[in-house]
Amino acid sequence: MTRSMPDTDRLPHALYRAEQVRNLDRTAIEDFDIPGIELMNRAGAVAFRCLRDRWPAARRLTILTGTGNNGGDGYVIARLARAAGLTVRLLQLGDAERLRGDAAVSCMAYRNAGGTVEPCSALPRETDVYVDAIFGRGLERAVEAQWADAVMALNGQRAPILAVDMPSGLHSDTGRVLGVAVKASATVSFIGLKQGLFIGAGPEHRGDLYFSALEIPATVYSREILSLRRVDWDQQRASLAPRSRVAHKGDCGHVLLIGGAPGMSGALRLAGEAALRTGAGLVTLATHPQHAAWLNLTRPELMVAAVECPEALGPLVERADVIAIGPGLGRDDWGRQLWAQVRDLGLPLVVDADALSLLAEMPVYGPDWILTPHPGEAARLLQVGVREIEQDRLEAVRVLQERYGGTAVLKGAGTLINDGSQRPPAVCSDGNPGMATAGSGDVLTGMVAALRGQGMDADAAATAGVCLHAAAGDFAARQGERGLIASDIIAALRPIANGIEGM
Ligand SMILES: NC(=O)C1=CN([C@@H]2O[C@H](COP(=O)(O)OP(=O)(O)OC[C@H]3O[C@@H](n4cnc5c(N)ncnc54)[C@H](OP(=O)(O)O)[C@@H]3O)[C@@H](O)[C@H]2O)[C@@H](O)CC1
Ligand SMILES: Nc1ncnc2c1ncn2[C@@H]1O[C@H](COP(=O)(O)OP(=O)(O)O)[C@@H](O)[C@H]1O
Ligand SMILES: [K+]
Repeated sequence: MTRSMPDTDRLPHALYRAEQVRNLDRTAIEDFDIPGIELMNRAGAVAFRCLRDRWPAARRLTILTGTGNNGGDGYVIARLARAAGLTVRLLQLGDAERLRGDAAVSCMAYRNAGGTVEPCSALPRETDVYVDAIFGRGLERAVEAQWADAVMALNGQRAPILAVDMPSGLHSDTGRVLGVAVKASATVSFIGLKQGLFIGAGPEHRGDLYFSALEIPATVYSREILSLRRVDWDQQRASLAPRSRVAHKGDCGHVLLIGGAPGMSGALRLAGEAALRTGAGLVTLATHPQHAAWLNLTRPELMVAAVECPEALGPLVERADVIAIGPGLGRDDWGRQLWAQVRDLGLPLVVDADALSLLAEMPVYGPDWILTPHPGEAARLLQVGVREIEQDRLEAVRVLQERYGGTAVLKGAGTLINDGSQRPPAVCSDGNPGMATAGSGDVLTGMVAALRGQGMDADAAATAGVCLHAAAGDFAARQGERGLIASDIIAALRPIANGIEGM
């Protein structure tokens, strides 16, 4: 979940690595004459206002500080909280003597105002909110010893945790947990959003996310190339052009979906309906003869063709603007032959599910296709374990694209899209674990194919499709994540795609 608060900025779409954020604040300090201590005071003030907005009844704070500038932010928060009449316990991890520069100045200001500093032995229970100011973007090595104990103790508390800049223990660049990491209720991040908040374990640890640029001038940002783009439906909805008043179904794309081996027709049926609900003019399902007639009855708007052998695809392919292959395809002879037939046609192609596994068996490079693997399929495509994929998803989607060409979409929490161009890859910040349900990926396949069929290029169709899918999933999850099924995502597509979800 991402939210904004009165005193924070809208979440930017630009994401950065820690080193790049360091460059941003160095530029602000050196070239724009904003003193570092001023930035730290602004950071502490924004964090404190966030805390007050979010937990207005909180009277007792426990603030854990480290020995770097993240700790310095903690001291600013502590001083402001005391001035506002709150009860503050400040627990210092590591030797306070090691505080340097702006952090030392902030510590001194807090002490001079009457604040006391305690070593962090045990966490006081009489606390309404814990503030995690242990490590920010400066964390590079594993969290151990008293620092690890403190993080685990924090995670064991009932009261909410506000993380300052980053949840301590989370790596800013990879979203990897370096030993242990704070599970925050909310994180308030400064200057530049760190990409690790959106990839790896970031979504699990950050809680609700707030952001402030600390009033740094916009020109500072123009000097730094972002490393990753955050995409969401709010931003992507403009990419769906309104229909021409004189449109006919032939203008809206004819999608051919291939799959549905015996026992697996549901996957194709879901993809087909999702394609219709994403605005495809015509959708044909090419499926196994065993259930073709039955499938036709379940959704009369879908055309269904019984395909016994690859040759039967010929006339269907001729009429199609885009093909998606894979949902329920299976990996026996029937599926294999259909895949071999379609692979090299040169038509816009979306490759999913079993077709990806068949591709992994005999890898080829395709210039214009869209591949939509989940981490298991990505592992097969790259001949590594799922763990390796999940450890560095950003690298995995880069290698997938490099090896297989086209546009690679790595699904999962924080779906990643890489089209191999100069533009940075994209990460979708919407979606929820309710979407981890059978058929949810089949829905995405139908959607992406429908958008491609309506004239979007591969990267645009993949990006808009992923974001619309996630937004529809979030809409469906308003009735609860548990028990959400793929058809619920389909049901949400029409109101979301047309911007009438409030009705
Ligand atoms: N102008 C600015 O710069 C602004 C910065 N701002 C804030 O500063 C934050 C960045 O500050 P930072 O660069 O000082 O790094 P930080 O996250 O505090 O961590 C470094 C400290 O942690 C320690 N440490 C590291 N790993 C450790 C481990 N495993 N176990 C134990 N200790 C470990 C490390 O110790 P050392 O490696 O020296 O032994 C060092 O003391 C940023 O996230 C934002 O909150 C804002 O105020 C806005 C203006
Ligand atoms: N925790 C999550 N957060 C956001 N999206 C998720 C999450 N879990 C799954 N999804 C999305 O749900 C879909 C699941 O796809 P997939 O695993 O292929 O399902 P299936 O094979 O059953 O159709 C993907 O689009 C994925 O990004
Ligand atoms: K922190």
